[in-house]
Amino acid sequence: MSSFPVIDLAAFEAADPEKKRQMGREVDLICRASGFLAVKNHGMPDEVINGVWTQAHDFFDLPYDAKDKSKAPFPGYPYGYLGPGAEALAKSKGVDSPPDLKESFNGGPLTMPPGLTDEEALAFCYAATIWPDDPKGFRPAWEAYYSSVTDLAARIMRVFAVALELPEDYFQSYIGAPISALRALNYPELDAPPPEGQLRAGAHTDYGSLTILLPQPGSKGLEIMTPEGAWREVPPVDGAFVINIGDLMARWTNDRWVSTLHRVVNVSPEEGGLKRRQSLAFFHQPDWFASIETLPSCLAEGEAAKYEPVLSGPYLMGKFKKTVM
Ligand SMILES: O=C(O)CCC(=O)C(=O)O
Ligand SMILES: [Fe+2]
Repeated sequence: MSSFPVIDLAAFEAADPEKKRQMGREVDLICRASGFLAVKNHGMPDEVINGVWTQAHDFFDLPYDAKDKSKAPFPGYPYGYLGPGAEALAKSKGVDSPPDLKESFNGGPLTMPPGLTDEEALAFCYAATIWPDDPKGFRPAWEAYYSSVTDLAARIMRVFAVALELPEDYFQSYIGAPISALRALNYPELDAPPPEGQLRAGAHTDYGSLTILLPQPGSKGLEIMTPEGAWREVPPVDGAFVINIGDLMARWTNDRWVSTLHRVVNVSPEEGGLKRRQSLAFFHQPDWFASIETLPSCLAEGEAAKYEPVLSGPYLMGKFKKTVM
């Protein structure tokens, strides 16, 4: 990977089947190598993106006692405001580490499947989002973004299906009621470089099918681990989202695709590393009861699957609980 790969979603959607397969092959190579790429011409309206971006910025500007009104009620509660000190992502990899230098606001699905009674699902991914009263336009802007980015994720899953030599709508039956989470992240300004070993986000892999990330334009700090074991910068690409696949997708593809280790560091003060940095991360996750079994196109004839089937929801819950401080 000499330069960061970018795919053009509008071009894919307008392409004929042969051109789609060709673009799919490119995406397959990227997902085998790093699973990180940028998506341009994604079709998400600027107003929707700017709306939630500004609301989140204004929310993080509030004093801590105001933000704490929408605080998660107990450690491990998935939604609402998580202040500094609440999470260490490196713990998901079994690495003991100080808390990440960040705060976040988190929200879950906008609707619940009718008749859902599973207690774990109700207590975890369908738990209520604790909305802030301030700023006033926060909730509508959040919901507009959540629903638009959910649609974008479904469109990217179509590209993935083609890349995996499956029918383009293959994943549709798995993502009719996705249990995705949206997270606005704020990495506060620092007066001095942090102590050795404390990061903005510790080294981790994402858990689900697909992450759609909007890093602050022009900001630095996001890094991925290369196959050679070196950290490499992910540049923000103007007007594009950074996407990456998560552990569930690696498992689904029998490790044909990789869920790459990444982190957010404070770059040097000269490069703006002590400045506040904001991002939006959407963690797309198939329906709670979707059974994730090795994809038929990811097994050669006679080859055995490496993993047992898992249910999407309980799998995600197990991963999430490990990172709570
Ligand atoms: O803020 C970022 O740029 C990335 C954050 C991230 O990787 C995560 O929260 O999973
Ligand atoms: Fe991540």
